[in-house]
Amino acid sequence: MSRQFFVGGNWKMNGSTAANEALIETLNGAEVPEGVDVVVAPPAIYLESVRKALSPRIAVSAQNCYHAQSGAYTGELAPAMLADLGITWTLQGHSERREYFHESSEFVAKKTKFAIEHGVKVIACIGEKLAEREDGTTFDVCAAQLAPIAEALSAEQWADVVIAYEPVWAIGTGKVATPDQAQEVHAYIRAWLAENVSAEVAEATRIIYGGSVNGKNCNELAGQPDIDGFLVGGASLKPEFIDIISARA
Ligand SMILES: O=C(CO)COP(=O)(O)O
Repeated sequence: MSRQFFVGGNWKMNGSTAANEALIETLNGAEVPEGVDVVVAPPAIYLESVRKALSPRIAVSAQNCYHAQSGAYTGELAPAMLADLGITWTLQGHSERREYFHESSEFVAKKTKFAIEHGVKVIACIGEKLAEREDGTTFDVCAAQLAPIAEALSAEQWADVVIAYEPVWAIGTGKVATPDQAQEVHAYIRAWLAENVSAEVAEATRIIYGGSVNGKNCNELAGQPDIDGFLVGGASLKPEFIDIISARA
């Protein structure tokens, strides 16, 4: 079974009306190769304007949303609000949210399930810190982050999940994981899914890599058998994002 290549651009807390317009012009002028899913995740305040201006060939993602339909949750967004605006994806569990906003893996799993149940697909982010890699606990950390998600979701709901493996030491550092390092963890995650969810889900689920991906290193990474795409930070704000979209072409 071949998994459709998936490239996400996480804009994080970057952008302005003018900067977004320039980036959207670049994206709209680019050719998105057939058989590639492209998704961009602007800050919440720009979701609607980006969705309106961007080619329908590119999907738009939130960077986070909460596990309630509506109500007294100041500062939060409901998945139904995203769906209402044509925002079809959300990130969950990005390492910056785990670190700065103390999101636990259980909370991430709860929000992941709720988003899927309300029509929003999820890019679920996992990955180890430098000290954890150095301690040799990378696999354990990834498994512990995945376990609550696997507990929460039905087999069918995995069709609406992409897993982003983003080693924290590679994010924004320019220290990209080598293709072998990334492949090793992606293969582990797939084997973990086979053992803890099902062989079918393991085979079908896209596992994308994030952490200092750029126009130069993307091709070799994309050639690895278990790397099904990328979640791009810094380079998603630049024209080289177009090169990354075509890494498999
Ligand atoms: O965190 C990331 C994407 O979610 C990766 O960020 P960089 O590509 O800037 O390293």
